[in-house]
Amino acid sequence: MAGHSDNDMGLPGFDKPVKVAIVIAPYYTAIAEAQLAAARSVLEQAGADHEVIEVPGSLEIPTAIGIAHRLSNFDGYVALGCVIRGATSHYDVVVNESSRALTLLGMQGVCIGNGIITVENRAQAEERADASRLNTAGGAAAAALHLIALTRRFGKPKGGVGFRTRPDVIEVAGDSEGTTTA
Ligand SMILES: Nc1c(NC[C@H](O)[C@H](O)[C@H](O)CO)[nH]c(=O)[nH]c1=O
Ligand SMILES: CC(=O)[C@@H](O)COP(=O)(O)O
Repeated sequence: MAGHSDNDMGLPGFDKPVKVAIVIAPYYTAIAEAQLAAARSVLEQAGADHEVIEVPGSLEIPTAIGIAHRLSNFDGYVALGCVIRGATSHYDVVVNESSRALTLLGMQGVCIGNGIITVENRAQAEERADASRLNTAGGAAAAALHLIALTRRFGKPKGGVGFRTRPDVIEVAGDSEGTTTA
């Protein structure tokens, strides 16, 4: 289980390979190392291949995911970062805008587990980054895997009524044959 949740959903199984990008902002080195280890452990338990993409700060994580989603072929993403409140309102900008941007990507169907820690102090960050304590990065990895599994569950060819296209057939309007085979 991760965070304060008492509900352990376990991990989904996959019958086809899964490719995940861990997009991490190692703003605080030791925190990032703990988050990365925790996320990797979960992805390895699920048999998911993964790559690590580093960005300077948490504000860059959504942009990096957007770029990777547009230009690469990852099934999902684990966003890892740590934002510790300072003396100004910049904390609110980083926290609110990074989470908002990740949510907007998610609403477009990008499978993202958000493991960006947003805390008041270093001790809170360490507790959440530690896989043996609140394990928020492990939870984010599990969340991404569950969204990938959901996508595959709903993306399976449907039986039942209704027209559906076939990948080997190109429908050409007005063609007397109606179809050509690709
Ligand atoms: N203060 C923290 C930041 N700030 C940097 C921003 O995320 C961003 O990289 C910068 O504004 C340039 O665009 N980032 C964190 O991840 N954690 C912080 O505590
Ligand atoms: C979360 C932040 O952006 C923070 O580290 C910046 O610190 P400060 O508000 O003291 O400039």
